[in-house]
Amino acid sequence: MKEANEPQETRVRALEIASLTRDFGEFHALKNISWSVDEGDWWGIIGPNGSGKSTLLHLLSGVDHPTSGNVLVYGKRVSSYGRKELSRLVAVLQQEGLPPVGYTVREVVEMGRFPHQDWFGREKVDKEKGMDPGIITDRVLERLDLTDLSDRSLDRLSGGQRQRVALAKVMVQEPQILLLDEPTTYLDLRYQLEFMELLAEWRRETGVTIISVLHDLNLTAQFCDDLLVLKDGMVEGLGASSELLTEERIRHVYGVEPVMLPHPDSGVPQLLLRRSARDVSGQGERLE
Ligand SMILES: Nc1ncnc2c1ncn2[C@@H]1O[C@H](COP(=O)(O)OP(=O)(O)OP(=O)(O)O)[C@@H](O)[C@H]1O
Repeated sequence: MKEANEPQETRVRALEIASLTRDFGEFHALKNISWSVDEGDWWGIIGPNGSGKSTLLHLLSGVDHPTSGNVLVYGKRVSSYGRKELSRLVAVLQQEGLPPVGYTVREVVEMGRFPHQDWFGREKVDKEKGMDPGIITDRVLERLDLTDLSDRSLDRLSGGQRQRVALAKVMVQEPQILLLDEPTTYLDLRYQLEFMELLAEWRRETGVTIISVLHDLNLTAQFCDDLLVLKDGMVEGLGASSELLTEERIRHVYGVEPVMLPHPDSGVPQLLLRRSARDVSGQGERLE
């Protein structure tokens, strides 16, 4: 994981893209994006609807291919990895992590070990960690408070519980890089925070690299060290979240009137929105 005083040369480059573009017919969804991510970093990708965030994640995970430019994962083109090999390095967690199918929680979480298994579904015990794969699953289930639900079918869980199962599945996958596409959208406030704290804890313990697309800029500011800001498929800002989240940039990128205030605990920028001048009294258009 990144330490504040760590010299630059000891850092390993987890992801690198240069002059990346993605066209859909005549439409340029991503234009000339260059960016690099060091191992252990936590980056947020932010930007308005349609700015290219999901398109970029699809290119990073190798499920889609750029029109021009390259995506390098640990120095190798993403397209040159075999499917299992890439799954051992990169995991993706979507907005709706899992469909409500009839598997049990344990079965779904165990599917996360697939990239580590051979043709027959067998897995070697990791000599270095001395850890049995079954134990990894048990630990993750316990850690995410899912042990009591482990025999419950997925279609009998709430949206928040299902999202925790999705996280458990990617945790047992033990990836080096985790890509998250709006994973907290359907979670209530408490679960949003809990979900982000779990990620932060996982990162502290393993040094996993995280790239998350989030619409909630306040959560983003609290958890992501760095930001890639997209607008109309172009990079509008790249660097430390505390420096990038300014009133001017939010106004320019999102077309809203923001007020940025420092968080009372950490000082990181937090966002309030101004209503339009007409309604500034807070009364709106009252129906008498
Ligand atoms: N398969 C496709 N074919 C054509 N256009 C596409 C395709 N996929 C995405 N686009 C377009 O590319 C642009 C970027 O889409 P993308 O889904 O990456 O945006 P986003 O920033 O993730 O948006 P949101 O915040 O709404 O999820 C949009 O204008 C979208 O309509």
